[in-house]
This record gives sequence, C-alpha cells and structure tokens, in this order.
Amino acid sequence: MGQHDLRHAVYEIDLLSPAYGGTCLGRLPDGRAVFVPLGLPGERVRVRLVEARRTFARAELLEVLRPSAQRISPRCPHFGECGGCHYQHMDYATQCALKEAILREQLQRLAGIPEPPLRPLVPSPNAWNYRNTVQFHLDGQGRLGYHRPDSHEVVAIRECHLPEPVLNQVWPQLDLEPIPGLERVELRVGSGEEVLLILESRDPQAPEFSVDFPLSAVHLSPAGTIVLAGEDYLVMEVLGRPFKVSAPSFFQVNTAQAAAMVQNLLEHLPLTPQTTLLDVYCGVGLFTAFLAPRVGRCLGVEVSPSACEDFAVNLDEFDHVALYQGAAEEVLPWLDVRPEVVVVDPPRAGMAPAALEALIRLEPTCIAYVSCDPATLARDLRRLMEAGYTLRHVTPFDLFPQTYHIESISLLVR
Ligand SMILES: C[S@@+](CC[C@H](N)C(=O)[O-])C[C@H]1O[C@@H](n2cnc3c(N)ncnc32)[C@H](O)[C@@H]1O
Repeated sequence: MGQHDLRHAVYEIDLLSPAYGGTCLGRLPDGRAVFVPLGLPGERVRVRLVEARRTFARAELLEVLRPSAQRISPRCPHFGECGGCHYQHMDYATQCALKEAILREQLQRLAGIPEPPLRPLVPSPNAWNYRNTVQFHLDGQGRLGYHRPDSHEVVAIRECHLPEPVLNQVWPQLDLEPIPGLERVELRVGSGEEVLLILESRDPQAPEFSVDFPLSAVHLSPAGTIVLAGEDYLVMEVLGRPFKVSAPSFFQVNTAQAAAMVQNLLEHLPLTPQTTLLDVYCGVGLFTAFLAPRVGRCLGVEVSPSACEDFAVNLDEFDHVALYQGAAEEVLPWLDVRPEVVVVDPPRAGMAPAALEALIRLEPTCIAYVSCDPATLARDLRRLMEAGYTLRHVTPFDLFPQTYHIESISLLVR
C-alpha cells in the first residue's frame, strides 16, 4: 500500500499507554506505533490514519468499541473539535495519574533515568475555571474562538470551562470590529477581579470594541503599546504578595498553583543569608520575590523588556537584588558571579544549548529546573546529569487541568 492509501486506512486496535501531547499509543498490525487522540489506555477503538510515516503513524478516533471504566462525558460541547482541551473524557483523578505516568516515561526514555525520583503530582485546587488568562483568535466572521486540534483554523465557541468565572462573564459580551490584522484577543483577570483586555495585531490601527463591563484595554502592535482604556497592567496576588503584571509580560495562568510552586521552592532550596541566588527566566519576579528575603544576594535574568520593568517595580524594596535584561544564552556566558543556587524556568523549548552549557560552567551546588514541557526537560536533565548533577526529585504540578500540559520542578545537586 502506498503512503496515500495508508493515510486513510481504518484499523481496530487496543490503546496501550498514554503519550505526551494528549494521545494514547497503540500498535498497527505491522507493529508500528500509532498515536490516537481522545482515547484512554485499555480501550479498544476504531481509528483512521491521518499520517503514516515509516516508523510511526497518527490516527483519528472513529469509534470507541470497548470503553475504559475511566471514560466520562465531556463537560463542554466543543470538546474534540476545539484544540484547547484534551482530557475532558476522563475524570480528574485519571488525568493526574496519566500525567504522572507520562512524565515518568519521558524521563525514562529521553533522559535515560531508569527509576525517575518522582514525587506525587500536586493537583490543581480547581479542575475547572482555573485560568486567570484566556486567549482567543477570531474566525472569518469576527467571532471569538480557539484553534482546531493541529490546525490554525478557528472554531467559534459559545462556552469555555477553563477561564475564571469573571472572564466568562466578560468575553461573551465582547463586540469587536474584525479588522484583518487582529491576531489575538486576550483577557486577563487580576486578584481584585479587575479585567484587562489585550488586543494584539500586526497593524498599528487599534480595532473598535464595545463591552458592557468596566475593564482596562490595551492594543499591542509592532508600533508599541497603546492604552485604550484604564491601565496597561494588572495586579496579581500570590501568597498575599502583589505583582504588577503589564500586558506583554508573562504570568502563570493558574494563580493557586503558582503559589504551590513558590512553596515547593521555599521548602527545598538550600538558602542562607550567605547564598547568592540566580533566577533565570525570572519574568516579573514571582520566584525571586519570595526567595530574595532568604539570601545574601539575588540576580534575575529576563529577556522581555516589559517583564523587566515589572520586575523592577515588584522587587523595588530589595537592595540586594539585581536584574540582567537579555537572553539567558547571551547573559550567562559572561556572568562574573558564582551563584550557589540557580532557579531556571525556561519557555517550552527548554534552555538554549549556550545557556545550559554556561549554567554548567557556573558550577552551582543546587539547581531547581521549573519546566512546562517534559520532553525538553528530559533533554536538559540528561545533559545536567552527564555534567555531574544528581537528580534528587521531580514534583509534577497540574497547572493545566483538562489539557495534556505538564508542569514540574526538578531539584538537582552537585
Ligand atoms: C515560563 S516563563 C517563567 C517566568 C517566571 N519564572 C514566572 O514563574 O512567572 C519564562 C520567562 O522567560 C522569558 N524568556 C523567554 N526566553 C528567554 C531567554 N532566551 N532568556 C531569558 N528569558 C527568556 C519569558 O519572557 C518569560 O518571562
């Protein structure tokens, strides 16, 4: 059978184990791995191939022939058609168990750790309505929606169960002028329930909008940030501490779990008044703000100018904190400080090789690696262990219920 014929072939298979990316792994009759979304381990399913390669294939789920006992009805009518959620067909305990199993498998296979020192996953206090931020795209008719799975096509939505309740009050009322350059519409809610609307476009011209709700609004374009209403930032509170977060700055989307990660770092990092601490990819200073009071000297590294400005405000009370504005791969090779403890929290792609090698040359005694992607985490852990570090433990945190995303904190010592 040629590649073209194979692409549409239909099979009945058993799903064997969960895989990273929201799929389950099965085997085709010729032994090749096939990845199927919306299934559960142990299920017998009918699938149709959508992509056939020499060593593996991808398929779509046509029918569940023998359902798992863990299968439940999804809450959202858009589930399956919208690419935002991947796990609504299983209860929350099963989602957490799957994420632990996937993280273990990734560390075994990609980092070469036979028995990964995994701690129990820290579940999200809310499995629904936990997101303080929501990002929409517009469909051809200017309606708010999300991308279809593995596609840039936009599915207009009528409901979504992930944003915090205030955001769900606001977005259905939003009436936007669908100008062609408008790429993304983001809503964020601060700890005082204040709402910030962020319109991102390629054009300097801001779109018209109306909404029957008091909110701040900004327009981000290559020409810069324009405040359309109110303020250009929000205040997010974590463990009683306020953080200024400007429209272009990153902030953890699950505020309760951000607090859980801070507490994990406070519990496990060996910090003393003599310690020099380096917080790489520090954002607006979430981790730095809680760790700084325990150390003698503290340095942050962050590339986003907006996050750096927020960091300066959020850490203003500390005289022993300094910030390097630049990419980690450019700053770390030139750093003339010897930190004993380093926290890294890179984006999904993990650490750039130049940043990772420079970190190893700094020879810190302890590294906390905060990761939102098990595959790039495993790659970077492998290198750190080759360089003489021992992986003490890895704690998964569920920051993103209903989705396949897995956050974790790994602690390494020399
Ligand atoms: C996952 S966020 C973590 C932020 C912070 N630790 C927190 O928890 O809020 C990653 C941060 O790294 C920054 N970043 C991305 N690439 C970078 C690079 N090459 N060098 C330094 N910072 C970078 C982003 O702007 C973002 O603020």
